[in-house]
Amino acid sequence: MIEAWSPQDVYAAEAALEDELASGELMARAVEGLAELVAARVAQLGAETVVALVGAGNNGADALYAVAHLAEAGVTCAAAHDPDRVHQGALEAARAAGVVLVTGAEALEDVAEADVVVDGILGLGGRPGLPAEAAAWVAAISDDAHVIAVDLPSGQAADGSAFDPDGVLADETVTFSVAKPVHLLPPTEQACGSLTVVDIGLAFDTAPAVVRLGFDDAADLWPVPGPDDDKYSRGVLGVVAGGERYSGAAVLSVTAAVEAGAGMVRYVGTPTPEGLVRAAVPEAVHGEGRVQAWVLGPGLDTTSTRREATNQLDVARAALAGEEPVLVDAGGLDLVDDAVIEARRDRPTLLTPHAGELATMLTRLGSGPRARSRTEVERAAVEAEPLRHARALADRTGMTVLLKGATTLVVPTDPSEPVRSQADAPAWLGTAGAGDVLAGLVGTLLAAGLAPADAGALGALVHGVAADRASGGGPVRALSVAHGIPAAVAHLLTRR
Ligand SMILES: NC(=O)C1=CN([C@@H]2O[C@H](COP(=O)(O)OP(=O)(O)OC[C@H]3O[C@@H](n4cnc5c(N)ncnc54)[C@H](O)[C@@H]3O)[C@@H](O)[C@H]2O)[C@@H](O)CC1
Ligand SMILES: Nc1ncnc2c1ncn2[C@@H]1O[C@H](COP(=O)(O)OP(=O)(O)O)[C@@H](O)[C@H]1O
Ligand SMILES: [K+]
Repeated sequence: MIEAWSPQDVYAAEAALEDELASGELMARAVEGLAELVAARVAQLGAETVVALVGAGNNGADALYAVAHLAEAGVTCAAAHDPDRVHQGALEAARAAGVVLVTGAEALEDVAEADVVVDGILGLGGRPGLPAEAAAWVAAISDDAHVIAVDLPSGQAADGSAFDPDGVLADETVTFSVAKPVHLLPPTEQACGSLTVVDIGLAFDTAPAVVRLGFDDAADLWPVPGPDDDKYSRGVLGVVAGGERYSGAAVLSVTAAVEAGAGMVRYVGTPTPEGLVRAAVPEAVHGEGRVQAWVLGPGLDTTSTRREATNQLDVARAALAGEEPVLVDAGGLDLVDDAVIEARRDRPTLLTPHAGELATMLTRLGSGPRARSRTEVERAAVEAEPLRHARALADRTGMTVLLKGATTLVVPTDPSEPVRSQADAPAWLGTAGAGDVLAGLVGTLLAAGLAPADAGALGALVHGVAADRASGGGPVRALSVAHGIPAAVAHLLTRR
């Protein structure tokens, strides 16, 4: 599991440890790890020149001390800096080690020619917007350079809340002790490249702000049946999905649920999807009955007045009024109103919108205390600040929110619980029907007894792994992802 703590918690942990250690020891540990990684990369890439971009704070000091180590080892290094705003001790160390200290036009030339750039402009203490001189350095970085960000790519918000296209876009990031939200959250994650965490010994007694499940966590969480289990104890999933317009969604959700190992799937539909499900998934049973969880909504038509459609909607509404855990997706999201919100208070509910659906829901329901803010929310606003908007919907509804995208966020109702962030899927997964597959897969985990946030995060991981294996580097259709679930789960369970 990768765990990320907020900048405030990191500063507090650093302050506590600094009291126990000799002055400068913490930074020395950070610098040692950073210098080792940069040296390894220089050797690997056969790089000839390294340039550090040096800001005014400790992040700049880290970069200066690291290039000082490299210069001592014989690598040609320069440091672009502002002589009036720089850590003096680190500057002297760099000078003594033979680092060329450059400013102004000379700095810009060196940056443009560097094979490796070490970004130490801003770290945890950065405020939005790069200083003007530093912005010019960043603009001068060659497309061919390998960019290593110290702690985080400068210009990107440490709490992951805002992406700056003119900030540093790193090939890799070396951070200290633990990850920070910037490394795991959209939209800033895309600027970090691959992440290395250097242990400097910090300890935390607070919950992390963001967590990402790894393959071992998935193996620990996945519900594996034992000899005493039967189809009922494993969990029966009710699926209310598909209509006369979007019939295939039913097949995709039910297939995914069966492939994910549901004890049984009860399907409730209208005639066309019902026929398709009968033909494609002989394991499914048809009609209502006792279930341990529901999936409501993939391909559901909430506007049709035909008898079969209104009967199907009645089942969905009854499920929303009932006790069992419910996953609400796609068309089902339109059914979530104040009465449903009230009825489901304290009952496990997982909403699974994509950015457009989340924008529509916030526009319809309003946000903030007592839905006071009733402004129109655009899809682009959700994409620019995914966590803020997903949190707003979780606060407004009292329901767990899984926001789909290249990175899938799961926001629990309790703000003190960590946000889950999973980025396991290839971009090929952005294809029609992939969300219907996710709904069936996560629904099976709810029926097996997992809490909404765990089911959402684990389901997103397995969905991504199944897509990755089915893709093999090329296009992938949603049905192949569903059929790939058993092998993906087997892979996760047996790889250790
Ligand atoms: N505190 C510690 O014990 C350790 C800190 N470390 C490093 O220290 C960094 C944090 O250091 P700092 O707290 O000095 O923070 P920064 O290095 O991010 O720098 C903050 C400084 O930049 C200025 N500044 C911030 N945003 C600006 C902007 N947009 N435009 C212009 N100036 C701006 C601030 O006024 C302040 O002077 C970490 O990211 C990490 O790299 C590591 O060495 C590990 C140990
Ligand atoms: N660029 C991407 N990279 C990885 N996964 C993606 C990307 N775009 C979308 N996805 C995933 O594909 C699925 C799409 O779901 P959704 O938008 O509901 O589509 P549909 O309604 O057609 O099934 C989600 O699980 C989402 O996380
Ligand atoms: K940085």
